[in-house]
Amino acid sequence: MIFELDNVELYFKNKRILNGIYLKAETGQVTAILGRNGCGKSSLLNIAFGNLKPKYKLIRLNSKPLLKPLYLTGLTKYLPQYNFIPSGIKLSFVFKLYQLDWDSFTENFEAFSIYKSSKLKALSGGERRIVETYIILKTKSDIVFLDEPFSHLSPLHIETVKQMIAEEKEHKVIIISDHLYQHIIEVSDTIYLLKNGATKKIEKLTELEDYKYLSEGSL
Ligand SMILES: Nc1ncnc2c1ncn2[C@@H]1O[C@H](COP(=O)(O)OP(=O)(O)OP(=O)(O)O)[C@@H](O)[C@H]1O
Repeated sequence: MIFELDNVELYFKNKRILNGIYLKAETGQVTAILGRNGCGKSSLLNIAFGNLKPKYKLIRLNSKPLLKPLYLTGLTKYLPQYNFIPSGIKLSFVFKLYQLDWDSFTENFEAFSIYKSSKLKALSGGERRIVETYIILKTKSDIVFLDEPFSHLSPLHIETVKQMIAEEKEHKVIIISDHLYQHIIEVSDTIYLLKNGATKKIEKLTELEDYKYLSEGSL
């Protein structure tokens, strides 16, 4: 599948946030969006998913314009920055709800075995993030949006999530944004930098320094 997001124009009140966006992502690849705080990354993911309506946008799936919000197609899953699963639900029920196997989860994240009958509110912020990221990545879909999947995770868990992303990309379009740029660089095949409301496709990593996203010598 080829997903394209084109010609986005987003304003909040009279302030222009996005303008001059083009992003192409496809099955088998991880496509990343990098950019400073407040540049509009989450807004762009929300626009792509369909739960934020900009003044203008064009989405194409396999070159055909999509006329309804992407989330209504049932093709997509979205990991927002905030917790999206209610905290009073037991983990065993959450896995049942998403039709995911608990044992496969604990094979990847052994320490979670003790939580099968616990409610989500019994987990730490990072543990909860792992559960939510796992669910979004592993549930059946064609397109996955991940907004800051690495925040709050310890280094070993970040590596496990990166491995899962590499496995899932084989049959999914994955679009990811995070401030942990080293991990993003490692896991992604294509990088777009969001700057001054527009996307710039990064051809050489040193452009991240040239465009002042990274300071000289960060790479
Ligand atoms: N609902 C809203 N109403 C008004 N302004 C908003 C709203 N949501 C976001 N903004 C503004 O739009 C800009 C882009 O926000 P957005 O959250 O998309 O940025 P971001 O790149 O994801 O930031 P961060 O990296 O800090 O998460 C910011 O200046 C923010 O203050």
